[in-house]
Amino acid sequence: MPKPATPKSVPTYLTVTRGWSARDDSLQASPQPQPPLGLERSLTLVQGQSLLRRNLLRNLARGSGMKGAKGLQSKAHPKLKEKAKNEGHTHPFAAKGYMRGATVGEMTFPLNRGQMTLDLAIVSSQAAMASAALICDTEQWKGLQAHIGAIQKTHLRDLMGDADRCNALTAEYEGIFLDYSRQRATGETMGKLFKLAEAANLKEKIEKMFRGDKINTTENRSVLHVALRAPRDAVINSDGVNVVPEVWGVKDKIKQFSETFRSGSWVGATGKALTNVVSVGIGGSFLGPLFVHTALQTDPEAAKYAEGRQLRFLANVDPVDVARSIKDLDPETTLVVVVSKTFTTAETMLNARTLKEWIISSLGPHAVAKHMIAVSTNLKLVKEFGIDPNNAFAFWDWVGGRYSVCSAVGVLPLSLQYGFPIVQKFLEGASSIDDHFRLSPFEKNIPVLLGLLSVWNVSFLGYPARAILPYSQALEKFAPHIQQLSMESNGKGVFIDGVQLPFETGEIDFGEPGTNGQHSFYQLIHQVMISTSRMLLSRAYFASIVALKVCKACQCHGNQLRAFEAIVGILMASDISF
Ligand SMILES: O=P(O)(O)OC[C@H]1O[C@H](O)[C@H](O)[C@@H](O)[C@@H]1O
Repeated sequence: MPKPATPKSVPTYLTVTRGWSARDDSLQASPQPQPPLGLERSLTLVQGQSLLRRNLLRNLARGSGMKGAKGLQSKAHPKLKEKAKNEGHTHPFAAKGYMRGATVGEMTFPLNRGQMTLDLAIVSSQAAMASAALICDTEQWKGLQAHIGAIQKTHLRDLMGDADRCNALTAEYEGIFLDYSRQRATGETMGKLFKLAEAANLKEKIEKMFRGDKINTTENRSVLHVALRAPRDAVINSDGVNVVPEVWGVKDKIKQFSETFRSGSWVGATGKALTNVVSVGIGGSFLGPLFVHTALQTDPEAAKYAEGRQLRFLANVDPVDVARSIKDLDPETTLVVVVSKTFTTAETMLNARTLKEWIISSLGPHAVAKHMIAVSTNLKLVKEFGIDPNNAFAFWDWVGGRYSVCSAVGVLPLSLQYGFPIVQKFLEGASSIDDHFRLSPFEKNIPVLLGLLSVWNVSFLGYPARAILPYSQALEKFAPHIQQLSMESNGKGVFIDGVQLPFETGEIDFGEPGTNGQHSFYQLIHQVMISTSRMLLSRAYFASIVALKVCKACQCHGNQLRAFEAIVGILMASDISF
């Protein structure tokens, strides 16, 4: 589990959002929220109530008919008080994590006649002021909000009846075809989403990532998984140093090691060549490599290179998983790869110790050097564990765990199984998508389009879930991989500075190969759709389906896709978006 974000901001600016307005020395109820009184600049709260009072009074004194400081009362809401108390603050307004716009208290002022009571709301926070404003405050966001009604009124059948629209809502890159015509979106929606991307400076942010800027501000790190698959002559800097030669240094080492291993020159403690690999890791040190391995297993070329070999994964500490991972394997012919970015993850270290014991009890302590190798950014701990540092393969803290499949995390075990050249093809494919993502206009940029549609579905239409339904069995482990990748990345409740976000940021990803899903949870999608109101359905159950249309030409997938299209037809009748 990622560590919870620590809210570091305290509300430092309050404004008056609504209340009573004083006119002609008499008090009138104001039906509408009143415009802020311009207090933000001087209401530099929250160090103490006296400061709050002083500043407030100075500003309100401007012709509002106030009697003066006497009698001013400010009152925090009880919930806020309780929260602040639990957090150990003496001042209620120092409670953390309050949403912008949230009412946190009220102030009462004596006027010449009567009094004026005003609601106080947080309009900003220290950290938010220092960084960017929230995207939901932009005109572009509001434009999309205003557009929801029109889309909800339009039946998906009508959207699908518009041939021009359907043709327009597609994109293609190197054989990957994205058809998003079944989304509840029109050209107008997409136009608004592109404007939102502009408002979010998406283009600039993508550039910053590729440039090696430290966009991971919480850890002050670059985010450079793209460097892992960049061509040898690329230049990508982190801290002013080109990281590409270092990346290729590790890849060359993997290539050499895997050739020695696969040729039988690397022998175990009893002199036998090793043919079995157990990769021990969890989270990003497991799911990506498992996904790619499952996909390559039945690829004819890759399968040929894997003949007579086994690659298994061990993630769970459940003894059943341990037993399965080594069932029918002989330690004599087995290599254990311990994969952990930190080399401290409890589950991985426990499993690594268990398999170390398995090797030692059968072959003796000296066997560890020949039967255990490691992938980590923490080579010190690798050594302390007892693995020869020469047999450790490095990666870097600028690779997020969930993006690490293209580092030694994936490249090493996959190269041991399939040979480095096969894995290099996978890396080239990933690099090609990087170019597409960096250089294509957003209108034709598949990752950007999928991201924007996700924002539209989750943050605007309120669909909480996304089904991932590959119709190719080879992509069986795609959904679990994306579950981590997407939900660990986007499942955030707070802004980068710890301020709570007033909108949903990520969907629940789930999925299975589509054909199997049809005989399982599609049932709910279909039945619930018929028996419940559209609103309940759209809110609670279903967001969108990503169908990976691979192997289009082959007969069996053709049949599967026809079945999928039929289901789409049924669902469309009830106005579900895909
Ligand atoms: O590779 P490790 O350091 O062992 O970490 C394994 C996993 O640990 C945590 O769950 C993180 O949230 C994941 O992102 C990471 O992939």
